[in-house]
Amino acid sequence: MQKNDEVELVIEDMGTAGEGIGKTGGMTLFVKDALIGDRIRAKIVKLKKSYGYGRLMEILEPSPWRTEAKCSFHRQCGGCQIQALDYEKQLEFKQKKVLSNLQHIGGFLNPPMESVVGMEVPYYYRNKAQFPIGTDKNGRIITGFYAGRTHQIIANRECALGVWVNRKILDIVIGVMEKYNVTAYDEKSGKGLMRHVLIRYGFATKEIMVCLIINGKTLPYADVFVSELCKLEGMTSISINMNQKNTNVILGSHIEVLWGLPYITDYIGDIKYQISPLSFYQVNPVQTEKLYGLALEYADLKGHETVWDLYCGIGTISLFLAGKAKRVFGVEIVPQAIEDARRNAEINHIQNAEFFTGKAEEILPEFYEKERRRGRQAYADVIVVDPPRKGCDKALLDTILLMKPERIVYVSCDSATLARDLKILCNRDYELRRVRPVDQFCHTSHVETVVLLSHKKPDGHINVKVEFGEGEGKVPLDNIAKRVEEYKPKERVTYKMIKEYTEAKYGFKVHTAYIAEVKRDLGLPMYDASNAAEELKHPTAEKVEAIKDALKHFEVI
Ligand SMILES: C[S@@+](CC[C@H](N)C(=O)[O-])C[C@H]1O[C@@H](n2cnc3c(N)ncnc32)[C@H](O)[C@@H]1O
Repeated sequence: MQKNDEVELVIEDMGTAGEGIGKTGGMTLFVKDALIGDRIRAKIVKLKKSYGYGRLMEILEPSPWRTEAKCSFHRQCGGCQIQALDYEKQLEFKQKKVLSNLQHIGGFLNPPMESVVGMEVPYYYRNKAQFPIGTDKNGRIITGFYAGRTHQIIANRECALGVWVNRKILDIVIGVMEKYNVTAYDEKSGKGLMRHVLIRYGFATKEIMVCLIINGKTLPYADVFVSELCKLEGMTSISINMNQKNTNVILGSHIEVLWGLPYITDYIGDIKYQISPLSFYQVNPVQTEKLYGLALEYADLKGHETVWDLYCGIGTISLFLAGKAKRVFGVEIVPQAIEDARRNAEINHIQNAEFFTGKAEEILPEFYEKERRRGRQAYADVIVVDPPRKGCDKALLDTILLMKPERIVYVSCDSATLARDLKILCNRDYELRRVRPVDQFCHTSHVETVVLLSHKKPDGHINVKVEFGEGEGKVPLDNIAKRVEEYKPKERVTYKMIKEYTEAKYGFKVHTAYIAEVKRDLGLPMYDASNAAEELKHPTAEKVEAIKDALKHFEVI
């Protein structure tokens, strides 16, 4: 077999990017746009030792799961890789993709998978779109989406995943550009003005945001753009974003509001969010509510918990959880998103959420270290992480392991990096409890996953009867004291650390004398309060349990 040969094959599987996989002449072939169950003719475009890549030339016999795609550009456009696949089969593909990554990358033989959460109407769900502006070979202004893995614009203003208002906005913007000779940006020469049109739409509020990304500092005929766009009902925010760099990054850092508010408002559940052009906000609000609902369920909050929400964006998950927790700390790298998060807490009258700007992998270890230097243990009952595709930084995972939260809720948009990170956590002190994929990105090969990890507890207990004292068959009391000494934790756990732990977790302080009494009852040495137990009477059962919990937490017992 050689390059450019044409071969016939049956597609038996699908790869992680949604490409069809089949076998021909002992060789595995990956073919874009071929679906599982198709019998096809493909041209070999690249050949390696045991596998190759083919181009789909003809569908000889369509797969029973092949359907009529809504969008006629779905094959050229880089957006939807599997739109022609029956939706139920798409869900099956995503379920398998997560399972396979957990097994092969994470090393989990039989992960506790729950069935993928699909969408009832898997179209027109995206609340955000970024349309590149360019010209066709005749110099006409066009917009649409980039063809897969290129920057060639496929002209199309009707996307089956986007909202109805996109088309109207694009018609207005291009209409004004044509009328007033506002130029389109040309990536090759770096000349021309209009680069992208960013649109956001609030599903619950019907508010519209338009941000025009320009290769310059000012937008000529800005008043005309504004007056035309304002004719659309729901228009709330019109701005420009300056990006004069020759880069693939769409947005520059500077935004200027031309009209209206610098944000739009939307709801997820009962929580209201203000979203600015630069902030990350989940693109599928219908599925996001289900996703956050699962995160909340997995977090299993009773009201006394301290929660860290790392990679918090505009505080969406933090605020969703705040009502059920004692307090929530959010960390996010984009300063504007943190401004939004603080404002979002304010407009929802949420007072128990605090937000920090910076890298999660720096903020959390710094916090841990600061607490340690003060002789305190950084504390969390639940840690939620929702990182970008590259997953969590190792320094962050190490700190989480040191903090030992009872539960970790991992929300992931890339199950490969998720599996890698879970392996690190589960090779140490955590156990994989629940895994549920959520289809946030219908018709694409991507899938979101929510995972629950819990801190490992002993599997069970056995009761052993031991008699203490002197004589045959009895365990001398001296031995216990010696063994307690042997098992003394490396880092000395102070009374202060135990008090802070109980205060953070249970909301009450415990007297030094109580800690000493519990320690004495457990046969533990009382390093710095050996007389304390004499001073006070007996702690309540609640306090005894809280102290024992703290001692377990610090691995004293
Ligand atoms: C997948 S989003 C999740 C946002 C939020 N949890 C939500 O559901 O809307 C990932 C977020 O992580 C932020 N981010 C990326 N790298 C980061 C880092 N090293 N430290 C903290 N935040 C980071 C991004 O700006 C983005 O807001």
